[in-house]
Amino acid sequence: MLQLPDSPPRMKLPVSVEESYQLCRKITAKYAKTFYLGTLLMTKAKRPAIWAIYAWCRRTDELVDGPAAAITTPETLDKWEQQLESIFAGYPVDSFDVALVDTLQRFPMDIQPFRDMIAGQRMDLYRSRYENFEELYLYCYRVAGTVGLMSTAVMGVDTQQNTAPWNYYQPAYIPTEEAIALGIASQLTNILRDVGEDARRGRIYLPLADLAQFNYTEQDLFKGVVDERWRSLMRFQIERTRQFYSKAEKGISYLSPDARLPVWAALMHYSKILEKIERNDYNVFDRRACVPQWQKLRSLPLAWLRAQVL
Ligand SMILES: CC(C)=CCC/C(C)=C/CC/C(C)=C/CC/C(C)=C/[C@@H]1[C@@H](COP(=O)(O)OP(=O)(O)O)[C@]1(C)CC/C=C(\C)CC/C=C(\C)CCC=C(C)C
Ligand SMILES: [Mn+2]
Repeated sequence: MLQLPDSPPRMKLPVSVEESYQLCRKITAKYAKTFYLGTLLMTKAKRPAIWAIYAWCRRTDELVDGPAAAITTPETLDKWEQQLESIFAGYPVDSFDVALVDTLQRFPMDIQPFRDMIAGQRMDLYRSRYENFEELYLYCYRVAGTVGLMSTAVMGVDTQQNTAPWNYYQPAYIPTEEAIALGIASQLTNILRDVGEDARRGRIYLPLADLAQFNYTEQDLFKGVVDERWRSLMRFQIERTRQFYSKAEKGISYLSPDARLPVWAALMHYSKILEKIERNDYNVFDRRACVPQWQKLRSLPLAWLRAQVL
């Protein structure tokens, strides 16, 4: 279980920067098979930075979603936010923070997306329904779009290619919206895959207005009814999610050349979950839509090709 430390900031830290990155690597490898594979395709300089970000995001999510979630209160998140401020001031509080402080020195980034993610996790403390897509979008931006912003700071943009040579003084295009779109698409995919699991915890992330549009009720969802209403509702959600993937795809060529393959790979692997849901005839209640590792590996050559030519 990932826990918050009780110790005050500025204490003598028990780990070196290298050891701290190893802790973050282990969390990434344990919790995120898809992303870990993606990070192995990154350069040696960028890879550990993504592990440090991943570990912080995962620990933030675990506060409201992990085994100790029952004892998480708004004050727990206040404390976590103070720890974040300390990290950004250059003072790691625990062994995992050491790597993040180092990452922030190497890849300067804004604190706001980190604060926004905590705000997203706060939403999980007090809400279990979303009236419409606008409300869900805000949640998705906070818990996932923010990851796109954090990661882009590490991935870097291609200053050589993304402006014409005669536009010397034109700043490089930073694909912020596209990076956010990849986060939103991934989170919507998570939501579609985990409908059954979330329902068992009394949570519905699908917008209630969408349920109503397809004449499907909360009771149907809790009973796990898979019929034509449900299939149509899921087709609609999958189509919306694919629009976000498609927006994200358009941003990848603006990233540094060495970052394009891992991002294409992550995008293709994650979006395959949608294909799995379709193949399972939209039954997300009894079957978890997961993509085996061999299928992810098989799609790498296509990801590589896209990274070269698109
Ligand atoms: C221009 C362009 C396309 C740039 C690319 C920018 C980029 C690399 C974006 C990555 C966006 C992304 C894949 C975000 C992850 C979204 C996500 C899955 C969020 C999850 C939230 C809560 O969901 P839930 O509780 O339902 O999920 P679990 O069942 O608990 O899993 C999160 C869990 C919030 C925390 C997010 C993470 C732990 C993921 C952090 C991932 C990275 C830092 C790795 C990104 C690296 C690569 C190679 C894509
Ligand atoms: Mn979670």
